[in-house]
Amino acid sequence: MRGGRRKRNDDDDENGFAQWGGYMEAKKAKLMEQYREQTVKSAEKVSDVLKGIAIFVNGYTKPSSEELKILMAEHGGVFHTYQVASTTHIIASMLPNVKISKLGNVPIVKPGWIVDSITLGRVLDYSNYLLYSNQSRTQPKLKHYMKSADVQSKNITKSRPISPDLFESNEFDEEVEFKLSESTEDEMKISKIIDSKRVLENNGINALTKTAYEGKISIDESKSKSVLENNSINASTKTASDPSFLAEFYNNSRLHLIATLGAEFKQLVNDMREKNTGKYPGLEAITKREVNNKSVGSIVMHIDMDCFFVSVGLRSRPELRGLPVAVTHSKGGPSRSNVDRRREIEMYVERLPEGADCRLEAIDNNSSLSEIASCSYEARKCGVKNGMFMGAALKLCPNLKAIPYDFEGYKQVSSILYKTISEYTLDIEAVSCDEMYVDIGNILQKTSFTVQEWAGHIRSVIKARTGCPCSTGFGANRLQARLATKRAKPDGQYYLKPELVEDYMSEMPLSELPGVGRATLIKLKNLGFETCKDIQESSLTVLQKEFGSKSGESIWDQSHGVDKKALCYEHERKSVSAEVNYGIRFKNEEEALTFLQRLSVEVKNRLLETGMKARGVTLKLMVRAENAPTETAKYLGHGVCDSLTRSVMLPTATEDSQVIYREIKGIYEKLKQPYQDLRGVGIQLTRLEKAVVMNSFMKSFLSKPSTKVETKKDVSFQQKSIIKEKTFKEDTTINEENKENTIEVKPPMRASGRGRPRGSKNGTKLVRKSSNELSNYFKSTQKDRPKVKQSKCDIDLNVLNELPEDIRKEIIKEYNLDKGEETKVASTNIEETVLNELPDDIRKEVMQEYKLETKTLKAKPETRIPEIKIDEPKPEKRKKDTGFASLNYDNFKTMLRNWFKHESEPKLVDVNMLGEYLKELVSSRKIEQLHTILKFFHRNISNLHCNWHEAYLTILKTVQEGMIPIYGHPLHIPKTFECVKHSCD
Ligand SMILES: Nc1ccn([C@H]2C[C@H](O)[C@@H](COP(=O)(O)OP(=O)(O)OP(=O)(O)O)O2)c(=O)n1
Repeated sequence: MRGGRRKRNDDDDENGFAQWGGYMEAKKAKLMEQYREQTVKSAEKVSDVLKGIAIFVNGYTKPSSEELKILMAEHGGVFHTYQVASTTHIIASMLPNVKISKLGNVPIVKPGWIVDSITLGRVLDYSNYLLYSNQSRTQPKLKHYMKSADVQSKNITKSRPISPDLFESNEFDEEVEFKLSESTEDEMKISKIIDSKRVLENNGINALTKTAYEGKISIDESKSKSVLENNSINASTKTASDPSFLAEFYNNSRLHLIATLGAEFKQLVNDMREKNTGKYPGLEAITKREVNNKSVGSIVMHIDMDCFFVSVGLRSRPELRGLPVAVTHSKGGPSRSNVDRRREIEMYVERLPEGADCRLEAIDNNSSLSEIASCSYEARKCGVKNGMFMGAALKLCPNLKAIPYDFEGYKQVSSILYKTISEYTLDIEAVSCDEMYVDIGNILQKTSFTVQEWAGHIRSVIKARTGCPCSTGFGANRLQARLATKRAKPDGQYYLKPELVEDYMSEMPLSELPGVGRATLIKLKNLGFETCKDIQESSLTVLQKEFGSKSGESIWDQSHGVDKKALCYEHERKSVSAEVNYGIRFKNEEEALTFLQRLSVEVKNRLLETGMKARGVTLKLMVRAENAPTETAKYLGHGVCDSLTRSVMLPTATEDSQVIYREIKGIYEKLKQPYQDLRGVGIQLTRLEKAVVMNSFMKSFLSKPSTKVETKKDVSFQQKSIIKEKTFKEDTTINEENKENTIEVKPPMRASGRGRPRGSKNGTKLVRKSSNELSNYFKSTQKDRPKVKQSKCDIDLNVLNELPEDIRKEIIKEYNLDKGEETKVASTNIEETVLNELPDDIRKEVMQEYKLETKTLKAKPETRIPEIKIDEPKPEKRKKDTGFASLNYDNFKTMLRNWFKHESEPKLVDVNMLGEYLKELVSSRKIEQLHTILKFFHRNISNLHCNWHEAYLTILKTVQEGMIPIYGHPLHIPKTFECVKHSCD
């Protein structure tokens, strides 16, 4: 059966199956028929042969996708309508190479594998059914993949065993990874384990209890495909000088993921609170009709998922429940021969503060330095802890099972967790992707639930929806609630009642107090304080004497269970950063500077997402410590380093990557560190200020009257796209420029932000615009229409008045305006009705600014809104009107060309806007248009800066996200660029 094609059997002629294509074929056909019958009619389970297998069918197959779906259902497998993270195999009969490269790291297998496995009653080795003979078990191989590495992040505050900086990275044992990536022999060994395990499993024998010893660990073989994939990911030798390094680093970094998720959920809570309608469906469902009106006061719930990464991983591995399990990258193995691990460890220990725990004790030359992100409570019973190295953990718990990361799963479960809680209340302080504080006072009052009843309810809802357990702690404040969760874990609940607080706290080790950091803890220890009881029995004065007034009081309060800080629902972003402490190896100064430039773009993009600008710019460098080995114990890790941090404060806040880079370069040059010794680089932006206007080119363009479509004359977009596609090729830039230049462009008078007068058509007159946007507009306007002489009256003087001094002067000179004209207009050109509609505070501000007198204002007219009752059918979720739909084809091209021409780099807001619009084209199945636009885009940016290429790829990604669910395959479109300096792809 090699290759999935069976030779015709001579017996077939005799047995009458020849006309069916042979015995096996006949059997398959019969099976198909049988399963169709069974499933469609009775939907009965036939066997569990396909348990653990989840397929996505790509394109035309035989048996068809529908038939495979039935087979999967009947035989314990899972059928995915489109490819998801948990898809284990892609089933296809033919796929062009371009498609394969887009399918990720999932094996592409012929449908015969499913049918034959069912026929023989066991899962066959899929490598014999791979669609392409050069596929290995880990196919399709991604060109480059790297290991996930840790990124320091402020968001990660959970206490872990003290982790030496040099081993902070979630690194791997290079030799093992290299063997795996280079040697198919090793792959085959593992594939054999998988198969033998599957056979055992199918025979009802659990093969998962293999022990780990001598640096080797048992892997979860049922998912060892993923382990292999992780290894091939890790096998990358890519360093920071590679142009695609950053993107891959962040795509694979677990700490980056949790930091990003944490920030996203904090923002989500902000957004939900802003849009709050006062409706809480979950709460309504459990609200008692006769509400007890007695206020319950504020009770804080702390909710935290149990061993989060493990629990998510166990959803698809129920057979591992109850066993010691750890989420980690590595499989363990000996260290590389050319490294001096011992020296590194010694140096690290020398640098530890006195009294600090060291997690390197159990590490020797042969044990894994891969960090455990999360371990199950069964593993914890053996002494294994989160953050431990795998090598050390295996010594404590030889049965420890390693399972791979599942980033998509974490995102999914976190979202459900937050969504669930928000169905009851929005009094939420988001902490991280798996943890939050909630004030449940209102819930208890409305439902008359006791704390325990509520805890039972919410925990069971979360478990049912996520498949993962969580624990909840309750108390009068955040500290008590958090410490109560400690007792509740795992999978439990605990209410720390006020009368129990002092006793409960007395047993608490000081290390459990969230406000007590590493240095304070060591100092407390040296003073003889171990538990909160020791503090309770001491005095506030002693503490204040040792730690200062504020910190002393804080330790004192915490030891008594006091936390004066109220829950914080509105999250305010204080800083944005991008840091890399893996793969930093530069061959020359230029490479180092190029990397700093890329990191500046990265951090700027993150800043844009927050809608903020920054004044503080900080460069952080990790530099190899004197005498530290050049070759680090962990491949491309940072090793023992000294950290250097320098900041500058800008006179005005910025969101410009070039400004950021200029400052960073300045600091870097001042620090004078040899590029060869750099091991980590980070940029942090602080002193954030709200960016007043989302400076969108697209929005400005769309608001211009001249971009409106003249529908009558217009050939439809679709027709045009076909005709024009040919013309594009012949178009010269000059022709297009000329055409553009004749377009009438009016000031982009869009209202934005809080100043927008409600219900006003012409409210823009009162709105402050960013000088940047306006100056861009004016500059582009002048350039765009040399043929149309601008007259004085064409200029909106209110806009003019808001421009920065220098630009205003330039325009006044250029258009011969009278001096003082602008200020004159400012106070007369405001529509009173518009002004009257403004909220009081803004109206006052505007009046002050334009020096208006109160008497010029009319009282707000009393408007009676007539009651109209229309029984409208509820519209389906309305699509956001981006305004693009109103553009004809030529205008669309003009808009894009102007964008490429007038923006030095694409703004995220525009990239997202365009991406979403093109995704909508997919939903409306306007593939022709979509294709034409993307090709036009691609062609026109080929000579532009790499940022544009990245923008294109981002847009393309959004489009493909829309393609897969609808068409089952991605759109075939060019996606490479050739540039001298950069290679984005
Ligand atoms: N330095 C860190 C901190 C956290 N995490 C990930 C793994 C954890 O599963 C998840 C949540 O962190 P917790 O500290 O809450 O740890 P667990 O949920 O694993 O355990 P517990 O049940 O003790 O909360 O975040 C990580 O990878 N690295």
